[in-house]
Amino acid sequence: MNGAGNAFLLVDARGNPAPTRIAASRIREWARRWPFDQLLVLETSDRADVFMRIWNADGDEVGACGNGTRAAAWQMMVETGRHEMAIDTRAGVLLAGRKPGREVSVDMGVPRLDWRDIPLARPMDTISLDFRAEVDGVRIENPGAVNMGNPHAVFFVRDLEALPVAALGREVEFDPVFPERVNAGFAQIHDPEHIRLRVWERGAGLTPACGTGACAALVAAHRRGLAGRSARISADGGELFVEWRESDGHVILTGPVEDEGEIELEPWH
Ligand SMILES: N[C@@H](CCC[C@H](N)C(=O)O)C(=O)O
Repeated sequence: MNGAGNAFLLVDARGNPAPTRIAASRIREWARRWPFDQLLVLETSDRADVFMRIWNADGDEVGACGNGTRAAAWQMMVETGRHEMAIDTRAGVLLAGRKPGREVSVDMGVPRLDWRDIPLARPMDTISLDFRAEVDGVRIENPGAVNMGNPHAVFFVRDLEALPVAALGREVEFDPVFPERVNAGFAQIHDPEHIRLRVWERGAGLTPACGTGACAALVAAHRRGLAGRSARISADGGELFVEWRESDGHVILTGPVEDEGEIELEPWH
């Protein structure tokens, strides 16, 4: 499946009695065979409709995936005919709703903004980090930092299309200032309600879209006074819409989902 081009291999393991364990080497091998950004495994949950475990293409398990949550919710909606779904993840139970067309919204909860929550290696103002990176003479600096169940650094740039995003993203992901590594977003503000965004995902590289990255971009832009509380986010793979709700501080992510087909996997245990 994909969510605005963000590619997923979705495995239904609800029949299995034990939590899923898959060797990182096997995940990397699957990702080479069927290129995906994240592997999503559905398991039974005793407090939601389903539990979703998430691994990046490099084999590391992670806490959150906005587009993946929307994709899993869509799959469950098609299966059950329901229009609302509760998806349990390591980042908590997330509520998803079906929208007109093939769009799904998910409530990604309240962003965490303290430097310890990102996490960062040292105390810093997360509205504008005292951090810079440089590749081939191109310098980026002072990203906003947001944790959406996973860590994000969002750089605001003047000319996104001219930026060597992959090279810079790789550099930022592994900088020791981010002890758990980081997803690096590069945002150009078109106007306070429209942001162009490219994301280098931790453990997956440059992706056509990143859901939590879109949420982080809106939150970081709003905190910087660059955007309102909601915006259209134009990613390489499609359009996402994000609202940072004033009433309860929750971030709502909406966008398209597509099925791409089914494959047969060999048993992994
Ligand atoms: N594709 C995702 C984010 C997946 C996890 C991320 N790469 C991480 O390591 O935190 C999304 O749509 O949010």
